[in-house]
Parts: sequence; structure tokens; C-alpha cells
Amino acid sequence: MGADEDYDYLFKLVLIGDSGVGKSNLLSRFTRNEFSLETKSTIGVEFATRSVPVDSKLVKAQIWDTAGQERYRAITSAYYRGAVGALIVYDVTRHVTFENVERWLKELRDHTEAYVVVMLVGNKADLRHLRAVSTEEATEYAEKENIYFMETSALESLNVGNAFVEVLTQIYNVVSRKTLETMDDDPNSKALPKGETIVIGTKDDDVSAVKKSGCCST
Ligand SMILES: Nc1nc2c(ncn2[C@@H]2O[C@H](COP(=O)(O)OP(=O)(O)OP(=O)(O)O)[C@@H](O)[C@H]2O)c(=O)[nH]1
Repeated sequence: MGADEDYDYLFKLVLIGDSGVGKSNLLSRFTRNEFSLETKSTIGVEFATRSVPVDSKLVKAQIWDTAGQERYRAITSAYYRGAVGALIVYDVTRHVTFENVERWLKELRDHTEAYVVVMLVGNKADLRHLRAVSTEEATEYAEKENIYFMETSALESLNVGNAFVEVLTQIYNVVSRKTLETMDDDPNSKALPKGETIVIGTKDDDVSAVKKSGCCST
């Protein structure tokens, strides 16, 4: 399972959040089961993929990672183009990284469609004695913003798979709901745009949600 050609859906996800919160390590933990203690900022954009089963379909996640630091960041609009899911990461030991989530969420919403699935991720949950952001504070914020929330540790492999798989499952739910329901015309609708084949994005490398074989039979 997981051979590149085998998937039913391909979803583009983006990782965003301040520098040093653990985005690259969440990515390497999920896609390669690797973790590194090195502090090495991402330069430009990296991406990695992993396929997981969701509701008897194989969903391939194409996960993009860029530096949190402004000067290393790739061109924003290209980074976000076609993304159908996002993990906004903060470090539970640095409150300022949680305060900046608001900015990241705004940037994300400015560059993606309304149906983008967003997961707030409080990483480094293993550093219990250094915690500066409580679970309650983050839960409250996530509820207010109507986004999902999980605490993770890339170091201890805590909840990392769960966070990515939850985002993929929620995107899948939106996509498969689209195949079953007639859409209403509410511009604020969370559902996907009308159309038979689900393809979001334009160029090959930006295509984010593709149902490869045929359409819409469930
Ligand atoms: N204790 C602990 N350290 C972590 C965890 N995740 C990442 N780190 C450490 O935090 C530092 C930064 O991690 P990165 O994954 O490079 O962070 P980033 O968000 O990709 O950083 P930029 O590329 O600069 O945006 C590294 O030293 C990691 O080893 C975690 O869950 N627990």
C-alpha cells in the first residue's frame, strides 16, 4: 500500500507557524518516522508525501513546509495555492508563537478557499515543565475560530499521525459530501465548488485534490 500511483485522492496540506515550533519535525515524523534535535531553519520550500487509508479509500497527502521566518519564506501565494488543509503550529513552551497564530490564520484565509480544513497544533507537548500555553486557552481559541485543535510531540511521536489523519479525514468528508449533495449557492458555504470532477488547483504541482479515477460514485 502507498505506492505513488495507488491513491484515490491527493490533498495538498501546508504547514505554517513561527520559526522553530517544529513544523519540519512534524513533517519528517509523519512521512519518514524521523526526528532531529538539530535547529536548522527550513530554507525555501520542502514537501513530502504519505498515503493513508481513509474510509476504505487511499488518500495521499502532499505536505508543504516552509520557514516560519520571514526572510526565508517562499512566495506566499504559490505556497498556499491549491491547499485544502493546513496545520498551524505553535510551541506550547513559547506563548508568543501562540499569539502569532492569529496572523498565520489570517494569512491562510486570505490565500485559500473557505472550505480549507484548519488544525491548530500545539507542539512540544513533551516539555511539560516548560509549558506556557494551557490546553484550555488553545481549546477556547480553536472553538472561537471554528478550527480543529490537537497537542502533539514530534519528539515523542505523540498525536502526530492523529493530527494529519484528522485533517485528511475532514477534507475527505467535505469532498465525499460534495459527491452526495447538491450544493447550495451560499458563498460562505464550507462545501467544495460545484463540478463533477474534484480538482482544485491549476498546474500539476499545485493540484491539491484530485480524484483520480472517474468521479463521484460512492
Ligand atoms: N522537545 C521537543 N522539541 C522539538 C519538537 N519538535 C521540534 N523540536 C525541536 O525544535 C527545534 C525546531 O524544530 P523545526 O522542526 O526545525 O522547526 P520549524 O518550525 O520547522 O522551524 P523553521 O524551519 O525555522 O520555521 C529543533 O531543535 C527540534 O529538535 C518536539 O515535539 N519536542
